[in-house]
Amino acid sequence: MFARKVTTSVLGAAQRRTFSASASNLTKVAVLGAAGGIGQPLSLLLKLNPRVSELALYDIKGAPGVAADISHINTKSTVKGYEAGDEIKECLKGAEIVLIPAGVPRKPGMTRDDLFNTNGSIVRDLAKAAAESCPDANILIISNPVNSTVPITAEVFKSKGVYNPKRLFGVTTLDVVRASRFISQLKSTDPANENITVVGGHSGATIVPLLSQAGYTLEGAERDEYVKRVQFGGDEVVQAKGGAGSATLSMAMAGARFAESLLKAAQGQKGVIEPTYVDSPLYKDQGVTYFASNVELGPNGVEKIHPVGKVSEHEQGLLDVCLKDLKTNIEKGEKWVKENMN
Ligand SMILES: NC(=O)c1ccc[n+]([C@@H]2O[C@H](COP(=O)([O-])OP(=O)(O)OC[C@H]3O[C@@H](n4cnc5c(N)ncnc54)[C@H](O)[C@@H]3O)[C@@H](O)[C@H]2O)c1
Ligand SMILES: O=C(O)C[C@H](O)C(=O)O
Repeated sequence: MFARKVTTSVLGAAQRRTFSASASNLTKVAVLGAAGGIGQPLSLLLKLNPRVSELALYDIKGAPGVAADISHINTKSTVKGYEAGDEIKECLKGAEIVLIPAGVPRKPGMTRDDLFNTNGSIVRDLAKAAAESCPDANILIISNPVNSTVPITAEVFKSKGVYNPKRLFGVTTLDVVRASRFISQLKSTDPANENITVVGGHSGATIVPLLSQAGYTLEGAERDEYVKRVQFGGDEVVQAKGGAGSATLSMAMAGARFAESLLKAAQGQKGVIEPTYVDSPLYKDQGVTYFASNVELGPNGVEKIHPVGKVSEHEQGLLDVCLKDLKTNIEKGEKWVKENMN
């Protein structure tokens, strides 16, 4: 048994707690785009997670080098790198979790939707490979625009007859991480104790933080600045990096947190809840077929989709705008992939 706690000092108390599993249930996790800005630190964090028994790292370039480097870390999991071509099949075979950060990041002045043409094709092709090699895996989409790349992935799985809506997740954890960090800065609280629910999608106005549900009532300019910072937190990083990409390190932490939550739930822990962008019934009557809200995770992936719950009048206004934009993003992804399936 491997019940030792990983107490790496770079991890906060909350992270340390979650990395303390025994290894009675071990899991193969694949990262596609593993040599990238997100892929590398994400793979590193997964190597530190004792719930992971096998780490499979794929990229069109550089994955074997990243794998060789990470494989020297003295945790039990095995690590292997895979290169473009047929190697992706072996990478994906037997994977229970597939994280996809493959794709291009934004530069200043771009929206996430500007990445659609390039990343849509990349995600479509990787989704095809996953649908063929590990149709029952949990697929975690990080590549932007998430609002559209998740529907693209769903359509690919449907076309192969293996779509399971309980196993497809758009990773929106970074929005929750930011919302919690930013309120802690305003209120001088410990961010580890903040857990702000964020619903909707993952771009601009589709990101809706629900401060009222955490008992906060910001007003006027302070409220508007907070909401804007959460909705456009990604732009803050894109600007600061000045053309060298977007958030990578905070995203790696967020992706590792989401994967850890899935692993805990898969290994029997009850009550594991994370906001995530999934095939959701909540606003289907308005034509919005995917939506991020709090989701209880379980051994089968999505266990229960929680409703949005009580919101303030201001939050309802944000939600109305969100739903309109989301519908457009979803329809764009679905239409494009149906016309460009091959
Ligand atoms: N969901 C979120 O919250 C969130 C947060 C940050 C970034 N992102 C998105 O994640 C994506 C990656 O960002 P990054 O900073 O890591 O970019 P990056 O350019 O540093 O890395 C991307 C990696 O993907 C690889 N790649 C490209 N095409 C591939 C393919 N067909 N198969 C396998 N690998 C391929 C590249 O070789 C590269 O190593 C971007 O689309 C970005 O917008 C999402
Ligand atoms: O902003 C971006 O383009 C990357 C990511 O979606 C983020 O929120 O940081």
